[in-house]
Amino acid sequence: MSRNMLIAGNWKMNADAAQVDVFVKAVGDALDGAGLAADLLVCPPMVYIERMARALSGQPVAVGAQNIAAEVEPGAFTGEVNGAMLADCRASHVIVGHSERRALYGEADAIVATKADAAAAAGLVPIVCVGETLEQREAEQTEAVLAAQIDAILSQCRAATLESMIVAYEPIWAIGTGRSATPEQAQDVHAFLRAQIANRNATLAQSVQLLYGGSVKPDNAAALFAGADVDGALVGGASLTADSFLDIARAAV
Ligand SMILES: O=C[C@H](O)COP(=O)(O)O
Repeated sequence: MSRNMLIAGNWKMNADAAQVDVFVKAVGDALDGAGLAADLLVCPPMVYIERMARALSGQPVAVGAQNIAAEVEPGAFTGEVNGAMLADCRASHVIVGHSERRALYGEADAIVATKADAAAAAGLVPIVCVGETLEQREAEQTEAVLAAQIDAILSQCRAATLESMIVAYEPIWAIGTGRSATPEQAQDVHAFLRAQIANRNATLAQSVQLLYGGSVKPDNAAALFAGADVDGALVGGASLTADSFLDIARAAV
């Protein structure tokens, strides 16, 4: 089965309104409404989602969120934003289970699965992140760690969530370090993840998009994308400027 490539930017807690405006102007000038071979998505800080989505209207670039409330229904959840609210702001995707949220905000597998379900219930595509630490890789625990993370999603999420989800493999040691996984390491892990998914659902394993994230740059993107099971990238730092984001996207053919 052929799968579309997706280049997704995760801006994390970076940029301001002026930088959003500069980015969308540059993207609009470069694309002029014409799509690339790869699908494009940018996830700015939550407060800029609607600004970015409105400004990119007519451009082949989707806008997503970096987090979502676990709760679906409105209520007394101070500081939280649910999926319906994100959809109201024109978000189409949401990142869940990023290693920064797992490590800094205590989001364990169960809450990641709940958030993925909450996203899908609101019509948003969940991008579920998994990844191992350097210590785990050096201890040859990579596959065990990833199996536990993806199995938690496969066993806990609703079928409709699984059918809509995207999975991002982000080795924690490669995030923001300038040390990307090698193309061989990325392909090996993606093939492993696809096999894990196939153990439960062979059809889903063929259709699910598997993104790689961790120090993806214009100069290493093409080699990473050559992996048969690498369906695009979740890009942090290099997604903050239109030039580098689009250069990475052009490497996906
Ligand atoms: O979500 C994106 C990742 O954490 C990768 O970030 P990075 O490209 O800055 O290494």
